Amino acid sequence: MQTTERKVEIKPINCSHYIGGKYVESKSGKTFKNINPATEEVLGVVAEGGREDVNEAVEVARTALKGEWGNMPVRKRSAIIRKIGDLILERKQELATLETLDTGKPIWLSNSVDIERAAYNFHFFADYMTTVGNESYQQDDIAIHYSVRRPVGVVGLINPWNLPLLLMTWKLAPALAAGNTVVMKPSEVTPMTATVLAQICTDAGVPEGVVNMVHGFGNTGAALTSHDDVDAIAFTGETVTGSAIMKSAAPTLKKLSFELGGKNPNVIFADANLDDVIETTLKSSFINQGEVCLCGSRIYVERAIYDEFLERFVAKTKELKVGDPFAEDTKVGALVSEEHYNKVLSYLAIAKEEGGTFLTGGKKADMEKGFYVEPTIITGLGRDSRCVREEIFGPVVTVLPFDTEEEVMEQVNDTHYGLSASLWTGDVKRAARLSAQIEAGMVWVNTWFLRDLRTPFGGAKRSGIGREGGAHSFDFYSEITNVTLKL
Ligand SMILES: NC(=O)C1=CN([C@@H]2O[C@H](COP(=O)(O)OP(=O)(O)OC[C@H]3O[C@@H](n4cnc5c(N)ncnc54)[C@H](O)[C@@H]3O)[C@@H](O)[C@H]2O)C=CC1
Ligand SMILES: O=C(O)/C=C/C=C(\O)C(=O)O
Repeated sequence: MQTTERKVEIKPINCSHYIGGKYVESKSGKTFKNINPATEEVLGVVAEGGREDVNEAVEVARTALKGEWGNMPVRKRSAIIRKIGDLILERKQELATLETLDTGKPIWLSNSVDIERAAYNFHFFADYMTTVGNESYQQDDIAIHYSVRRPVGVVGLINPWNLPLLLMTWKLAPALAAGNTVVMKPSEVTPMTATVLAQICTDAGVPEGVVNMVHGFGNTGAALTSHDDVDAIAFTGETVTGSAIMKSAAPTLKKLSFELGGKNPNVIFADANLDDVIETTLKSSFINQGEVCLCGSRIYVERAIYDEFLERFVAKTKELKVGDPFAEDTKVGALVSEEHYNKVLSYLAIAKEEGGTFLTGGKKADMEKGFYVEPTIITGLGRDSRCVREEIFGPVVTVLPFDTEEEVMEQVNDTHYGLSASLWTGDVKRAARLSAQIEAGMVWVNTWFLRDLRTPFGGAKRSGIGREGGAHSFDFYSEITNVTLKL
């Protein structure tokens, strides 16, 4: 039995709302507890926002919209946005520690991915916004048509718990770059880094009232999505929540951007470089405890290399150390919450009932406290198994063999999801042919999660609406007016 002994000083924080440049408590006085998933200890309390807190935040954001932010010269606004990124890097260790305490993810991952990328989101959009142009058409000698951009207005940013600061900043940076004011609603499970981020924005020079935040559960988010004076909602999270948000936003016809769930295929052909396949598949299966919407949880392997793949993949998976997220050699930390842990364990029970074979894991990890699940590889399940079809969002993958391109492509697209896919092959013609057939927003060939923030990011089918990244983000957070100038 391993213990969860701490190796760093814990400095968790209580989380208040942030409205008009100040931390404030809920009008109702209500709070809830924030639990460390690695130890089950209470980290602190979080203000529980209600409709009245959301109303105040929206009102403040609306007032700030009339202030200097949206009308600021682009270079000045860009410098402030760049400064937010700089301050995130200055406070990297603190933010990484808070992120790991909240999520249970390994500290090296918080440092190297979550916080680095959060800073880069601001640096990227600070640069990008200075290059944005508008459409223009000359119509003979009759007219010139050109477009101008305005901010959309007050935007609600609602986020999940898996990459808390990375995903919040992925929305906040372009929203600010385009001149909007915002109300953020972080996940109730991971409130700490967003709480610090709000103050960082003010410290960087963002005027009061431009960045606001209300903590709370789904009903707090719903108060934002149904609010008459919120112009747009950018949401990342579960597909069913996206559907609920669409309903609640319908009466006020808000602009919506959705990045939703996935059950992403990882298709491995016999002509692929197997060393690369194993190294990357280990990550696409188990990084962040499998709690990344892009994880390749359905693995399809061409029969000629099926046994060799499994032998090597299983051996490498068994080497992954599960344990204290603050230990530098930990590869798989704790799942984010007891609720999510129980959900993942329930899928392991389903796999057993469905006749699956566990080649690794299949159970909770041997830890004294905390919500740890062993990295799990399951074979022997049919294509209709719930574990093959439903998003588990944990360190659990299924592996199935295939014989032909046609057969595997039919299975790849046999899902309501369409977020991402990975293809592994040495045949570039096959890569191009199949990539075009896959019903997903993103296809990685001989790689996974290789990001360039200029590219369109998002899902097809029930995995999303719209795309984020570069021009796509900028267009979402801008209202475009076409001007026709008669000559
Ligand atoms: N594809 C993705 O990017 C992600 C998918 N997930 C999936 O979601 C599952 C649960 O994770 P959660 O964070 O609980 O996702 P969720 O979709 O329930 O919650 C995401 C955010 O939406 C808020 N919310 C919940 N109900 C709402 C409503 N009716 N109106 C407005 N806001 C609402 C939550 O408070 C949270 O801030 C995971 O097990 C996983 O399957 C979770 C994280 C990321
Ligand atoms: O790289 C990004 O912008 C986002 C990555 C991951 C997610 O969106 C997710 O897991 O939710």
